[in-house]
Amino acid sequence: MLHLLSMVSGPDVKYGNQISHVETDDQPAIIQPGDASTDFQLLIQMAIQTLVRSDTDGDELVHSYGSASQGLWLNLPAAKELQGLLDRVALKEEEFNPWLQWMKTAPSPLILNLTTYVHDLVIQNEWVSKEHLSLIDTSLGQYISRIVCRVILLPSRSETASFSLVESAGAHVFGKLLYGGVSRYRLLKSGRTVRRVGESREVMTRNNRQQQRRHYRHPSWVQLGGLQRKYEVKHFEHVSSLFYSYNNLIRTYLSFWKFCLKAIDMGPAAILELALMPKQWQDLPTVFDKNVILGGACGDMTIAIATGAGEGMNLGHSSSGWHPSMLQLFPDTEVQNDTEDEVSSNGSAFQSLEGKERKDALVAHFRSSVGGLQPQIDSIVRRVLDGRSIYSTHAQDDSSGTAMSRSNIEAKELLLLGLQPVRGLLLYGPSGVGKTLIVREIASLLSSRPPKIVAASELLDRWVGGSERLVRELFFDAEQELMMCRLAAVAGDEDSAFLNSALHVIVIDEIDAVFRKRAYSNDSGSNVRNSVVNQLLSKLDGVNALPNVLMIGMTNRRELVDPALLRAGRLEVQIEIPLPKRSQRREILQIHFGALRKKNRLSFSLCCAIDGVASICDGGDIVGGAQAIRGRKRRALKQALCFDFTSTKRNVYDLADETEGFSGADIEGLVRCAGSRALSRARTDGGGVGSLIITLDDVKEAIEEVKA
Ligand SMILES: Nc1ncnc2c1ncn2[C@@H]1O[C@H](COP(=O)(O)OP(=O)(O)OP(=O)(O)O)[C@@H](O)[C@H]1O
Repeated sequence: MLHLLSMVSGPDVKYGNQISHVETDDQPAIIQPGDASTDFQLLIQMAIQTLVRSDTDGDELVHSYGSASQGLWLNLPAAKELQGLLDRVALKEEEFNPWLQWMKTAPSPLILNLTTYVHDLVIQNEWVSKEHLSLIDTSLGQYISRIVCRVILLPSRSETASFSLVESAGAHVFGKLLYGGVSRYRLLKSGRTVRRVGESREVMTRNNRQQQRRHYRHPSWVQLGGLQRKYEVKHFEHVSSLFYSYNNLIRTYLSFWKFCLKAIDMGPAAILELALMPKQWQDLPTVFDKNVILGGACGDMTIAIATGAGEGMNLGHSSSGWHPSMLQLFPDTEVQNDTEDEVSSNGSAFQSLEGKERKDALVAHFRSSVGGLQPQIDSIVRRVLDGRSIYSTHAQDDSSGTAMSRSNIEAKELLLLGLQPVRGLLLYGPSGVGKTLIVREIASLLSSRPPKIVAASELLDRWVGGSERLVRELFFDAEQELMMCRLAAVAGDEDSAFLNSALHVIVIDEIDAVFRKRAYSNDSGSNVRNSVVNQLLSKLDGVNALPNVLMIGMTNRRELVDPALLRAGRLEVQIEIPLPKRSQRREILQIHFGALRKKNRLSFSLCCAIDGVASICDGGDIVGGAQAIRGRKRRALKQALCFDFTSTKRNVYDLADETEGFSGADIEGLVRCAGSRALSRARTDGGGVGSLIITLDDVKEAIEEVKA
């Protein structure tokens, strides 16, 4: 439960009679660093300026693109300047230390509402001119209620669960991580289900070399209002990649899913939020929940403390204990150098490559994790990846999708020729052959937003219109980002604006379950399926088609999929992924045994069996590490030259032969099974993990076990 230490009436009441005191004639000028006495004031000045500029040229945008509720009212160049300033905001660590001490012991989150302080600042400094107010026909009280500022402090293992952060639709919430790390997301409610959308992990970079400069190494972000926002200091990581392969099973048994994940605590964390509301924001829709902290509604410097957190602990801090002077701005140049460092370290290796070089690099990257499938990889690279923009990961930090640092010559050239990249891909083939693996590789190669992978059956909702809505929600983030990019585009260049949007990969597994051939019967089940197919078709190829989306369908039964979905312009590229043949199995074996081989954990005869070459030290299980590999090659060559090749071949125990009929997933399972046998032997022998060596016999037994 939330306990508010102090609450006063809304800003309108408080500032209503002060309007007459504001007699400034000028609108706020472009702000120079020297104008504001503190760094925090400079930030607020910039926020006011963004509002003023949005009011003067934002209306045009609203008029031409829709309503303010869609968040289109903000002047983007001004917003970018504000964001640039926020990027430079950091905590003065020495002043923050007492709070940090408290956060390390306190179990509950704390919200410091700086809104009233900000409003006072604006009034005292007369940053909004009378002319501007009369121009947009509003009072000062109403005007300043459009700025909300708060600091959210999250101790370890906490989240903003006991209170919900909601701003009205159309609000732009600028966020900046000041300390620690958080997962942030918004909640989209549809019926009884609540989905997390726009999830992103923000973690402060801790660069030992520049320890003292770490606080401004993290870029700010922007979120749109209308939905609840949440922050958690924990995020989940898969315990083992094994579980990726059983996606569907995991989705069915949610509790099992949670069991497979381990929570990583990134706290304590501190976040600064600065929200800008559109005009008449009070009239715009907001999704309310209990214990809502609504931007602008709590007018005073409010401290909200979850019960039991601060009250009994005598923090030694009143509302004045936290002061905005704790925030400082770092010089522009330092940030720029820093950001460049970050881009080059996070940036995609393929971004700078072109033509054949890029194609070869993409194929090589694929082949390092996907075994066999050479023809399939070639056609994916040629038909799906060629001409797609590749972004640096840094650019994705801008959740509004307006970061302009990305461009791709190849994608632009393609557009000039009137060609657009493929929007849909269908991968079909038996289970466990690597379809999901390929999808993940595609998404990571293009540095797309995290792919949304859903099983088609999840898109069926029992309520009328529910399934169609679920399909629309899949495309929601892509639509928003495209909209922002179109707004930011130079006039007349809106068609190519999608090049500035990150790619959204949407994956529908077992697509045949829902998007199957449409029936012309009247039963309700087929009616729902028909309209879901139509909904999807309209997103892929209709009037509202989204060019920043790559949709990938996966199925074991291609013949069942609706032909309308398979025609050109939709899931246009269809690639069969069959069970691996002998040579392909060898590649997969080499990939999955690769890590263990590098660590010298495979016996020599096993290495020979993996590569399909004869072992000349019969039965001698020497560890086959890097040295053994070199020796193996030399010996194999010697054998080929000096011995009768056919008789040598007879002795070869070739794992690729022995695993006939195995899929990639089976081979991965085989490695795990052999590993577990070796581990239990090592434990029984008393040597533990340190003495673990997987022998050929382990693998032979594991093959029998997997086949059984
Ligand atoms: N060609 C391959 N190269 C390397 N590993 C592979 C290959 N094929 C499958 N695997 C391994 O098998 C695991 C499971 O594969 P994946 O989930 O991609 O199969 P799938 O075709 O999507 O199966 P399903 O249709 O049942 O979802 C992968 O995580 C990977 O480790």
